[in-house]
Amino acid sequence: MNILDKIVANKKKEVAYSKNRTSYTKLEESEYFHRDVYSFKDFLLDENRTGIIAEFKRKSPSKGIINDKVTVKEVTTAYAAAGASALSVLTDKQFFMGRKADVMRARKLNTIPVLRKDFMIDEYQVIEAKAIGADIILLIAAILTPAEIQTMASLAKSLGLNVLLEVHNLEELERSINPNLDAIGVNNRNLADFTVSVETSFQLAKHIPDEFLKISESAISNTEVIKQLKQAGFNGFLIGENFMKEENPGAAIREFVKGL
Ligand SMILES: O=C(O)c1ccccc1NCC(=O)[C@H](O)[C@H](O)COP(=O)(O)O
Repeated sequence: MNILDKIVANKKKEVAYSKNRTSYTKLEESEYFHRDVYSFKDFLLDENRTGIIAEFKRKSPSKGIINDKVTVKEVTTAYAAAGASALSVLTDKQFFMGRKADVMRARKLNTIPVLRKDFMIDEYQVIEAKAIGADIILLIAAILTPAEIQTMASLAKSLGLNVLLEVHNLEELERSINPNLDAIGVNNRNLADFTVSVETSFQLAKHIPDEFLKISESAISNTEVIKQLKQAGFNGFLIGENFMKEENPGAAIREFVKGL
């Protein structure tokens, strides 16, 4: 079983547990459920911001513990103050040490879009994302059928949420693309063997239709590559480990953006 299979197997159990614990009605009663959602596009294309989607990531399957000493408050508010266009907050507990409460905290403290970064396999999680204060959901082509992507994206749009589709290759892109998506993210990390190559983004850029925001995800560690990705047409840059591996991720992003 590869890591994605393990994550999905665990996620099925986690979602079943959540459904038993918190009903759809309860989710819809959340203080965040009936709110205006921030537009991913507006923030990503705002020239006063950096295009960086800055991630709060304590742990990962590829690196183990990255940083479990910092708080959502200190990191996400520093990311936003440094010009991040959006925040990405992991909610997977088992493999990333994330919590749904992290998204709620990030939402409460910040006024830029928040991506709920998780492995979405069930419509329940889409409704839950809205209820915990997320503005953007992630749909990963490698773990979903085109029909599942269509259904979850259309549910998300009906709730006013922004949808980011993640692909790793042309085949995933071509089979998964649909009009309910806002953004296409190219993940530079091969989730089966953890190898990383930003070349994946450069190769796929020209295949992503212009009506979608283009995001490059993972393994971005310097501003030169961001300049090249911008030239290739990318609007957004999802960065986690490069900031989180530092004792002070807020200082790391402040230093990083000076090079843009
Ligand atoms: O990061 C991992 O090891 C990982 C393993 C298996 C599935 C997903 C994984 N990461 C999720 C992500 O997409 C990244 O957290 C995100 O793109 C940021 O990447 P990075 O800047 O390299 O931390």
